[in-house]
Amino acid sequence: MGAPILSCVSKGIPGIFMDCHMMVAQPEKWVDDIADAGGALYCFHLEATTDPLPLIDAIHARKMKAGVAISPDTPSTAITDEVAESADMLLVMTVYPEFTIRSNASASAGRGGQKFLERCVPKVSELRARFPNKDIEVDGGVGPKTIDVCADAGSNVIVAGTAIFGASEPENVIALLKAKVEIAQAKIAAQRS
Ligand SMILES: O=C(CO)[C@@H](O)[C@H](O)COP(=O)(O)O
Repeated sequence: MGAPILSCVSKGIPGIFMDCHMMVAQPEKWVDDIADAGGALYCFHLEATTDPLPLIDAIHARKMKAGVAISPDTPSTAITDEVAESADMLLVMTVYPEFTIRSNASASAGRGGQKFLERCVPKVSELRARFPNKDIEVDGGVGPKTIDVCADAGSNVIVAGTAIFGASEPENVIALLKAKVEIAQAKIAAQRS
């Protein structure tokens, strides 16, 4: 989904918060297009840039929030304190970005439905311990069966594709995911105080 689609969405739903996860090489190139199209948060992959701090500044200069994503094989320590403190959100991918293996063994890019990688969850706990007040997002294979570990690890922003769009009652799934996060966040806050 590119900037033209985002423009249509922002015109159709004024004020919508569009969290734009940019699974692209050279994320520096698209900041202006996404800002012009109404993007509210521009999340880039740490692996895709050599210079995250100026990129975060460029995103902020266009009045968007900045997110920093890490792929399954990138450790949480790759996000330095300086980068995390400049960013508004950290995204721990719990699937490999841009690649889906379907049940019939064919593969296609940029779609949901991959298996949740539980081995990525400790990275959420590590980041939550380092950054108690930062938004920490998880993306990939998250749904009713996998939300507990994500929420308990400290994730407070949830991306769910298949779990919602494949549900007969999507609103119930959304409500469940939100409730789990709220309960876990309250528990984490109580443990801190
Ligand atoms: O784009 C990606 C991965 O390439 C993710 O955002 C997934 O699309 C999330 O979908 P589900 O795993 O929840 O179905």
